Amino acid sequence: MAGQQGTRAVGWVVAVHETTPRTARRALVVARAARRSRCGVTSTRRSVMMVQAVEHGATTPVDEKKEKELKRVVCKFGGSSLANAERLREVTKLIKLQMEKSEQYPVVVLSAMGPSTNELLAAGEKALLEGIVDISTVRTRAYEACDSLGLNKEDLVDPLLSNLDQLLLGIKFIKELSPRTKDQLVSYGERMSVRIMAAHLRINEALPAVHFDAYDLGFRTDSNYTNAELLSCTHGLIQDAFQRLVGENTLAIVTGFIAKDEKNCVTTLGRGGSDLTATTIGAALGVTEVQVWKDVDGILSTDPRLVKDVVQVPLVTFDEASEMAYFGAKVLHPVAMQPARKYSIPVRVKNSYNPNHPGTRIVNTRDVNKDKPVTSLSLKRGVTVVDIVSTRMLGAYGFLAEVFKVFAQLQISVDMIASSEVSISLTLDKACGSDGTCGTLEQELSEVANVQFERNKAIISIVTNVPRSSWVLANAMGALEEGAIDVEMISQGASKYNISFITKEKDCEKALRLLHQKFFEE
Ligand SMILES: Nc1ncnc2c1ncn2[C@@H]1O[C@H](COP(=O)(O)OP(=O)(O)O)[C@@H](O)[C@H]1O
Ligand SMILES: N[C@@H](CC(=O)OP(=O)(O)O)C(=O)O
Repeated sequence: MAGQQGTRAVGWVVAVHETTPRTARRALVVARAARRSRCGVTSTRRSVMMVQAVEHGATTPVDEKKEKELKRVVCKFGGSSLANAERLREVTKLIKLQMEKSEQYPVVVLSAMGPSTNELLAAGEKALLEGIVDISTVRTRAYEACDSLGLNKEDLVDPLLSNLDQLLLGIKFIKELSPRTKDQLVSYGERMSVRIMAAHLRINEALPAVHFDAYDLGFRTDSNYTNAELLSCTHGLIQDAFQRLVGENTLAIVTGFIAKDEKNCVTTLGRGGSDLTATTIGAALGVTEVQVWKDVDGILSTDPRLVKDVVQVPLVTFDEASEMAYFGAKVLHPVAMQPARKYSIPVRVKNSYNPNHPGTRIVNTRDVNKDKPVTSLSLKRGVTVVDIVSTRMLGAYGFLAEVFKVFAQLQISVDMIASSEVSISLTLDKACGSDGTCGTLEQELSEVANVQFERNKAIISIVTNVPRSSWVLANAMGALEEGAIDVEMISQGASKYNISFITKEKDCEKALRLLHQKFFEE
């Protein structure tokens, strides 16, 4: 009965000790599920209760066990795959199919249901700005799912919803919605979806499913709320937690996106961060594959909401996928590929609405000469270009160093850079001004340079086979020239996978369509 207070699971034995009657009841449910999955309940008592679920007969032979471990996969389902009860049933089928294939339980990572994260953030703003506490959309979605699946919503989601109400009341009266509060607020989305899904799998499917909040499985981050970074200790903590709390006989349903910092406050890994939760678990457990289930047939040549005739990309490398995500493709979290690349864990992006499609495989290397020179196009809006020209004489010593010292001190990250000896143009991905950051930046940079900010720009990135860059550049420039699009900056970057352009934001969609036509439709 892992994941609940006062419980622990070790290998084949599930033990619940010094527990409340309520936890004991929950333990019994798991123990019964364990019995159905070839385990036996050996003893129960009422208030201080011990449940042991011990496998009948001999232990699993080592080789067979190793083989099983090798087949374990992580399945991550995003919000679009979890919109309602009907989708949860579909996801159930996919989990069961995976269990049949690999003959063991996958680790399931879930995002919040549908647009719950956006709704929670909107509820926070409403409490702050209008003094209205309203979580009706989130509550309705959770209730409808519970009702449709025949689950007890009073036990399952009401405690969380009532905490959520309290939190929004706090925001209303204190008139504060800090990044830390936002993280606490959005965490309810993932925390509810895992509880509903695990209960459904337990009660309706007789599977030994247990929900876990990722911070109880070792997810630790820094305190950079809303975009926190995982601490290096997380890897070992996850291994230890899975061994202690999950083992082989539990179907773990884990929250994506959320973690805790060293102050024990909830943090989040940035929007779309459940992908990173999945690859981090995959890397820590050394699984055979991390499956990321979405509502599209894998990675596409560009954002299908912007271009009609997109094509599916069957195979990309971790580097290519990272570049795409970093430069705006919403399909994957920008950091999600790092753990998978480091530990060579293949990732597959699949469509929960079309599960027979093979999806996109993401691997360490591929033969770039075999495929088209351009893999995909991505678009990042709201970009500010900073032109910095040295006020010192030509060749002035340390100009670049002084400029980047300012960025480092203000903790502002930079995407694209083009430089000469006395001038630098670079891009910031936040339209600055609202938080005063540009004011400070301008002030600091003015000490060494003349500075100009140009807002409302966009970056279009071509993820490409850079040895073919001359061909790609010539064709890209030709297409943009024909469409009368001004290119304001170009960078082929240190990365071997990316050529990026700056255009005016108002031109960017047209530019994207022209490039897509050139590289994918002709
Ligand atoms: N290059 C791309 N390839 C595939 N999908 C993309 C791409 N660019 C943007 N998208 C969008 O990303 C969506 C999937 O990502 P996301 O909404 O985060 O899924 P989920 O919530 O299921 O994790 C797709 O529905 C698609 O509209
Ligand atoms: N629910 C979070 C985390 C996440 O990863 O979501 P999704 O998998 O639906 O992109 C978000 O909306 O950002």
